[in-house]
Amino acid sequence: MNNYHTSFIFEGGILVFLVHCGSTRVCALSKWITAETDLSFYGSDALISFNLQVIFVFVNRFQTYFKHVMLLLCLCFLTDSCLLAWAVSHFSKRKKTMADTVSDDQKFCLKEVLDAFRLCLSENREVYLQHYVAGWRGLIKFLNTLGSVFGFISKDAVTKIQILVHLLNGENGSQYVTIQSMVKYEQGNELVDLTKRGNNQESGCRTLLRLHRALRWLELFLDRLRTSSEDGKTSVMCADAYNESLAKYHPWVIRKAAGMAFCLLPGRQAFLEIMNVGSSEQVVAMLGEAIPLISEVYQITEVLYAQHNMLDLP
Ligand SMILES: CCCCCCCC/C=C\CCCCCCCC(=O)N[C@@H](COP(=O)(O)O)[C@H](O)/C=C/CCCCCCCCCCCCC
Repeated sequence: MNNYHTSFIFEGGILVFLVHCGSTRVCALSKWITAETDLSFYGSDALISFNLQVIFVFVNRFQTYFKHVMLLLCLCFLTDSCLLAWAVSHFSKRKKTMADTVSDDQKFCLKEVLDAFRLCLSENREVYLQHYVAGWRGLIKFLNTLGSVFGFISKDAVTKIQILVHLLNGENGSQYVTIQSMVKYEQGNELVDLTKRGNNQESGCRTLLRLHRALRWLELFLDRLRTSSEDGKTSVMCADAYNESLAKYHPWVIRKAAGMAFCLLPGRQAFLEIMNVGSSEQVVAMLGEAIPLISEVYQITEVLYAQHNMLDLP
């Protein structure tokens, strides 16, 4: 039993006592009024006088029941309140536990993203798919901290990541170690729809291309964020980066929805705080490390896709 419950029992006791006293007084008053007074002094308003008389006579007549009904109502109210109090404390505790688990597990950390993109690059400039996916997973954690307005974006990114993870863990997983090996394998085995959507809508190449385009947005956005002044507007930076990159691949309705979501982005300071790095200067310094890595991964993929005529996969 915690303070919450103790206080409810105490307040409940007082309430029952007050209702008991109150109803006893009402009973006594109604007895006196019905016995001693003529309610016609309420003047010409016969309806009021009549109604009051009916009420007092009723209370007087059924005073024992009246007290019981009042106490019963009071007990119902108390039971409801206790249930509500229990539910609130129980679910808030559960919510807290879940939030804690989420925060341990799902807390965004820029360093994690930086490490993932660093690990992406092999010595001979190939891109490891496993770390590419890990980088995106980290970024989605950030998106998830921004609230449900960004849910449709996060959902699409998660779906794409799941497709890639499925391929990575599938029976041909060894063909998906790097983006280069994936392109070679899928093209060589006609697993990519090159001109129009067909049987391979969930090919690794097509799926990765969507994330690859988004990576360009990320690079542009982070660069704006890094170089902006303290009062820079994240919504404007995000929209400008989007219009310069991803927007041309999206239909009108997605562009509008994305534009509206951008307006709800937190301010620059709050944005930097979510990165869990430290002071603004430290975040800016880490962004300075992350952006060239992201840019390199982007450039390598861009060149590879261009060489295989895959920049416009349907
Ligand atoms: C260092 C951290 C700071 C920045 C953190 C940013 C976190 C961003 C995390 C994820 C970005 C979302 C990536 C979205 C991938 C979109 C892929 C795509 O273009 N999908 C479209 C086409 O797919 P198919 O139909 O051909 O399969 C799909 O139609 C799109 C649907 C959703 C809308 C996507 C809007 C993208 C807006 C750009 C990201 C805004 C994030 C703002 C948060 C700062």
